[in-house]
Amino acid sequence: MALPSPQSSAPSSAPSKDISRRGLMLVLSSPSGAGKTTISRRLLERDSGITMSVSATTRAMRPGEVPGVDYHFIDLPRFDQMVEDGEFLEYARVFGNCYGTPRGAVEEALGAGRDVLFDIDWQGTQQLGQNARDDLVSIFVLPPSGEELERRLHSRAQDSAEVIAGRMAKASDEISHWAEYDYVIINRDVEQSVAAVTAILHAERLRRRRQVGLPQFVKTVQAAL
Ligand SMILES: Nc1ncnc2c1ncn2[C@@H]1O[C@H](COP(=O)(O)OP(=O)(O)OP(=O)(O)O)[C@@H](O)[C@H]1O
Ligand SMILES: Nc1nc2c(ncn2[C@@H]2O[C@H](COP(=O)(O)O)[C@@H](O)[C@H]2O)c(=O)[nH]1
Repeated sequence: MALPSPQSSAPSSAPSKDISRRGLMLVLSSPSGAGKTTISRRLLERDSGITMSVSATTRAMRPGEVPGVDYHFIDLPRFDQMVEDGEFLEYARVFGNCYGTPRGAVEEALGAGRDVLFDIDWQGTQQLGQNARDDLVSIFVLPPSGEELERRLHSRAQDSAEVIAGRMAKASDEISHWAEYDYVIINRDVEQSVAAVTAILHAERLRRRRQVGLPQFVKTVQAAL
């Protein structure tokens, strides 16, 4: 995937507001119900430098979900057309439905030097890694236990008992990919998990290769010495 060149950006953890930086792709994956959505919402509230990637899906809308905010809800023929037209950065079949990341919004954000947050499964993470490994930072979110995972799925009260049973049956498969991720957190306490994700984000923003404006900045500093 050819990602666009970065513009100047000023995330809070950058050493200078004048140093341009490549936007990064921060991925959260987990078994269903471990807490990705909850962590993502709090991170987005607190960090204005990161934007959520809104996926397209063929699954039915849950109570309280907002089209265009939580997902772009589309039918299967439309999904297939988007696949054919190359409109997805990645896509996968998950729990019997199709999910994909529309390319345009992500490329626009990265091109403007903004970071993008993804809530996607291991298949999508692998696809992003194959195409843009240097721009990817991946975090796997584990539940504290299998019992707690099931409790959370029930407590969310948005899926039928049948859907929850299906997701629990796939949880072990999803967890088997944990070691493919850059970071792993155990989501016991939401606030601690958000703090951990924030720390990862801040450190990854400071990676030398992402601060593409550094050579020029260093030259300017040296010229004055
Ligand atoms: N640390 C936590 N302690 C207790 N409950 C939590 C915690 N994190 C999330 N939850 C609750 O667990 C439920 C599932 O969380 P959430 O919807 O964020 O999971 P998810 O990983 O995004 O699931 P999915 O993959 O199905 O979208 C929600 O009711 C949420 O409030
Ligand atoms: N590969 C992708 N996986 C995605 C995408 N959007 C969401 N997901 C994953 O699907 C499951 C189920 O989500 P839910 O909202 O129906 O509970 C979950 O693991 C998500 O991470 C996507 O665009 N690509």
